[in-house]
Amino acid sequence: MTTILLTGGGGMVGRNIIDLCRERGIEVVAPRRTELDLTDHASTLRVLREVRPDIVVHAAGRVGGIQANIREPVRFLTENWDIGRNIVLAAREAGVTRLLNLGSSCMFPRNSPDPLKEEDVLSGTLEPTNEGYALAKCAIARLCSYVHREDPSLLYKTMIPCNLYGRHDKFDPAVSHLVPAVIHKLHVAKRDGLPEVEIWGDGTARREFMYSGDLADAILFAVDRFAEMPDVLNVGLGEDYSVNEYYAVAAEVVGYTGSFVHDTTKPVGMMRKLLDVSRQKAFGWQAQTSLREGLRATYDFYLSSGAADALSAR
Ligand SMILES: NC(=O)C1=CN([C@@H]2O[C@H](COP(=O)(O)OP(=O)(O)OC[C@H]3O[C@@H](n4cnc5c(N)ncnc54)[C@H](OP(=O)(O)O)[C@@H]3O)[C@@H](O)[C@H]2O)C=CC1
Ligand SMILES: C[C@H]1O[C@H](OP(=O)(O)OP(=O)(O)OC[C@H]2O[C@@H](n3cnc4c(=O)[nH]c(N)nc43)[C@H](O)[C@@H]2O)[C@@H](O)[C@@H](O)C1=O
Repeated sequence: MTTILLTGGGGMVGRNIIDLCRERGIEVVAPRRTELDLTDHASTLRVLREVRPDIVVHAAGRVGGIQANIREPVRFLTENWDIGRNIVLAAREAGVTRLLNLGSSCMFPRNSPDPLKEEDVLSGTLEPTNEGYALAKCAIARLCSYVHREDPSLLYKTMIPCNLYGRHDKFDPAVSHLVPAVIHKLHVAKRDGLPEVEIWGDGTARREFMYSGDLADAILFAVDRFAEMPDVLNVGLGEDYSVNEYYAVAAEVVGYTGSFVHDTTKPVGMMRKLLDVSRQKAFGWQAQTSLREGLRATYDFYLSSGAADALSAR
């Protein structure tokens, strides 16, 4: 039985991985921050030596939408570097031979008109709105590659997901990404009978949002055939939609029938960041959840999990 040590088990990706492991009877050890603060190297090393996992899946991080990244670049750079450095170096010191690190599509240069290939990382200027976060992501991905280069028996690899949404997402407008933000805004507008909802920017920016339950499946797919996984692997849908389209489909799912107004003073970030998924197809994996199915499941979670009530109570 493969023992997985999962970081970030309290987060959206982590909780989706834990849900899937539970469904499939896979053992996963997922210490929360209160049990293991990954900014503490000694504690991280101690836990890794105790658990002796067959593989580490690193899904912990300081994560947030464009507004959070603009607000706190120092935190996004330093916390993601600190925890990534600690888990990678402690895993090597503890003799862990396999580590799957999660990058992000923010790692790529801004404003590329073409789908982004894994080798494009560090080939151009980063997007200013999330540069701190992207620098940390690039550095940890390279650290994994260097560990493997110095000792080829250590399979330390990076999966680069596109934008994500889904069950266990963050719906607080202060930190949320596009999709959870749209669900919350449309739900409130429908509940309160608001005639219009604000879209940040002119709505023409494009994004590739994949359902987090699919990423969890991709991660377990990779764990099962880890030696075959490329050292760096984009994971995405291979298609993107405009911000306006996300609002339109979400309005149908939520049942909001009002109109939209564009606030072009709001930040828009990259105009596009579509991933090239050629390696993913060759590796033999693809996402299964359509946008509408994913939005429905996410809205159901927003309603049933108490997220809607908690935000309304503020
Ligand atoms: N969300 C997205 O759109 C995308 C995310 N990713 C990547 O996927 C990964 C997971 O993202 P996501 O699930 O959305 O993030 P969340 O913010 O939902 O979860 C992050 C998790 O990291 C944990 N964490 C943060 N700091 C520490 C620390 N010092 N010690 C221990 N644990 C810590 C938190 O623990 P706790 O809850 O216990 O406080 C939390 O569970 C990240 O690497 C992110 O960069 C990549 C592409 C897109
Ligand atoms: C996931 C990845 O990518 C993240 O960057 P991002 O993709 O720019 O993040 P975002 O989802 O917050 O915005 C997507 C687009 O959507 C538009 N937009 C419209 N209306 C709302 C809105 O109401 N809220 C938000 N947040 N965006 C809105 C917004 O203007 C932008 O054009 C990093 O933060 C980082 O987390 C990272 O790793």
